[in-house]
Parts: sequence; C-alpha cells; structure tokens
Amino acid sequence: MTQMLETKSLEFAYDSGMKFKFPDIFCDKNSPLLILGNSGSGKTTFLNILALLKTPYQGEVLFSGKNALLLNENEIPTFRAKNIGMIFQKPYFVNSLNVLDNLTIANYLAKAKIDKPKAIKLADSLGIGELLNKKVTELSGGEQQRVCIARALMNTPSVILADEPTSALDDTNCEKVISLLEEQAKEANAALIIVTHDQRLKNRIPNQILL
Ligand SMILES: Nc1ncnc2c1ncn2[C@@H]1O[C@H](COP(=O)(O)OP(=O)(O)OP(=O)(O)O)[C@@H](O)[C@H]1O
Repeated sequence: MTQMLETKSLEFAYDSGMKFKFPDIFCDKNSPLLILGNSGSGKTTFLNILALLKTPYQGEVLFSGKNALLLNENEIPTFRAKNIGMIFQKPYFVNSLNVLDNLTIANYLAKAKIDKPKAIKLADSLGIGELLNKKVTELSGGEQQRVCIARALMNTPSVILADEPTSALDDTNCEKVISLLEEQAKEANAALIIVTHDQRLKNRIPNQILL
C-alpha cells in the first residue's frame, strides 16, 4: 500500500554546519504518528522539511508515492497550500484581518475558490463560530490555536502537521486539542503527524518515532 506520507534517507544541514540524519517515516490516514525527541533533536527542523519549508541536501519526501522535493520552486507554495495543513508552535496570522478572513486566506494561497461555508462549518465544529468577525488579536491563546487548526483544514489537506500543539496546555486542554486534531484528521481523511516532547501524548498515540 502507498503511504500518504513517507520519507527516505533525509539529511539536512544548517548553514552553521549542524547536520541531521532523520529516520524514515511512514504515515497513512488511519494511523497518526508522533515524533518525539529532546529539545534540540531536530523535531521542528524535520517538520519543516515535511512541510517543504526547508530543503534537505539528500533524501525524498513522498506524498502518495510522489517525491515532492522534485517539484520546482514555483510549484511548491501551491502544492503546500493544497496538500499540507500546518499548525505551527506559535500561531501566525494577518492581524489586520478578522478570523473568517484568516481562514479563507488559506483558499487564496491554494489558488482555490474562497469557501466561506467551509470556514463557518469548521469554526462551528471547533467551538469558535461566534468569533468569526473578531480580530485575531482579540482572541485568547486557546482560541487562536483553534483558528490555526481550522485554517490548517480549510483545503482538506492530505497531511496535517502539528508542531507542539499541546506543550503549553494544562491536562484538560491538552486532551481537548488532541481529540480535536484526531477527529478533524479522521473527518478530512488526512494523515496526522505531531511533533512534541509532551509525554502525555505518548500513551495516546502508539505510533511513535524518536529523533
Ligand atoms: N536557522 C537555524 N540555523 C542554525 N541552527 C538552527 C536553526 N534553527 C534551528 N537550529 C538548531 O538546530 C537544532 C534543532 O532545532 P529544532 O528547532 O529543529 O529542534 P527541536 O527538537 O524542535 O527543539 P525544541 O523541542 O526545543 O523545539 C537546535 O540545536 C537549533 O539551535
């Protein structure tokens, strides 16, 4: 069976000379994958390579069997916007826009039709439906995080990548966020990869890889 996301022999180096050799991963839509590792072990670097935000000097990143590293530079932003939902460690938004526009901007970046009904549906399912007309700067940290999750799902990505989505949360909210991510990935039929050093997620997601 072709895995939704698979990597082969990835090696990356920062300009400083720091080098990383990453283990091969396999992830399909029915089995979320947890990437664990100590601080500084390269988890965010690895996630950025999977999101095609950093380019390794060796190896392959295969989406449904096709090596995305062979795409040309102009194709990558649209490919990323269409296929990858990224939830960053620190949310980034267009602060001058309201929540609804911060969601539909994902359609714009994927060169897709602006889908307001989908934004409303996702916001409702994440409990932020009442906040769509608010500025993102007026939201709490937890609300902003849910906007990030909704935005990551706007183009029904085949892969969802989440960087430390629970590390800053108490147990109750940790459970809420991880349940949301699992549910939403299932609903969108997407593979889910979570990078973390949060021990609480270990019991929850058996499919794990250690960097
Ligand atoms: N732009 C950069 N240039 C040079 N070195 C970098 C750069 N970004 C990260 N590094 C270094 O690469 C190593 C891995 O960083 P990375 O952020 O991937 O680790 P991490 O496992 O996600 O860490 P944490 O759990 O603390 O977030 C660190 O030693 C970091 O200092």
